[in-house]
Amino acid sequence: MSLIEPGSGPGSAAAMPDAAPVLRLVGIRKSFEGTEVLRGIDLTVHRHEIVALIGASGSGKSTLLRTANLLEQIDDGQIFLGDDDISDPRAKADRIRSRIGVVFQHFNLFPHLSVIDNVTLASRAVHGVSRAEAERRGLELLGSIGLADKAHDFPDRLSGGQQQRAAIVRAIATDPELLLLDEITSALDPELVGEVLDLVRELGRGGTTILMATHEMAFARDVAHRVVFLDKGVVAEAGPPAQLFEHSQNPRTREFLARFTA
Ligand SMILES: Nc1ncnc2c1ncn2[C@@H]1O[C@H](COP(=O)(O)OP(=O)(O)OP(=O)(O)O)[C@@H](O)[C@H]1O
Repeated sequence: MSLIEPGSGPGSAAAMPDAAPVLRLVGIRKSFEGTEVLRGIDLTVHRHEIVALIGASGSGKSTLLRTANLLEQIDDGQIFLGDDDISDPRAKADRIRSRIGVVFQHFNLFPHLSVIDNVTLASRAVHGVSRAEAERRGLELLGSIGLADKAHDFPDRLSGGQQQRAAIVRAIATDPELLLLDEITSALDPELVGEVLDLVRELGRGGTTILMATHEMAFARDVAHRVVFLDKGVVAEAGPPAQLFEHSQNPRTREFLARFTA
């Protein structure tokens, strides 16, 4: 089975010009202790698009993802999820977060819950799906990534790669409009990175809309429809992977990529 309904699949942003914006960040500014780490970010993620956020450590990638999920309050700007201005102070953060799936660097499975309880928790607790229906869907999803036999284990019985894949399945179990992935392979042993990235690739093929911060340049190049290079809190360049990786006219991009791939 496919993990999610088939969508338009891979293709450049230019190949899907009519795709509706799912996430729109407009003029986002954010400071910590007087230091501005996001300095007027404009970024749109369209339906079925995979956007890779790249940039040096400290450039603001995680902070940007956290603002999109309302885990950080912005100082200025607007954030739209679909047509809704979710940066409006009257927006209900819990309700908005239930529309966005998130996976972080470190495995976020609750250690005291079985894998299937982790995967079904949000469906049951937030979306009011019955336990039977949530488990049916959860087992189907776990089966699709070869983890059905681990459903009733606790997370510490799984490898790091299996835990991270289960965390991804948990994030999509409620069919979110957007999936945010924050350096999801950074804490993994190198031999486990591939299986997690393969799952992201498959989700993208199925049409999941994804904004991911990553240091995996080869993956960004191969899988993202669009790559956004963040430099000291500013979008220095954004475009199809070939533009950034092969034809960038921006010296900052070229310098970053040369350092990264050296
Ligand atoms: N809660 C916080 N309080 C103070 N400073 C913070 C906080 N969160 C982030 N920062 C600072 O904001 C800047 C951007 O951090 P951020 O984690 O967004 O960068 P990043 O690009 O994701 O880095 P990395 O690739 O290392 O994960 C850094 O200088 C960081 O120290």
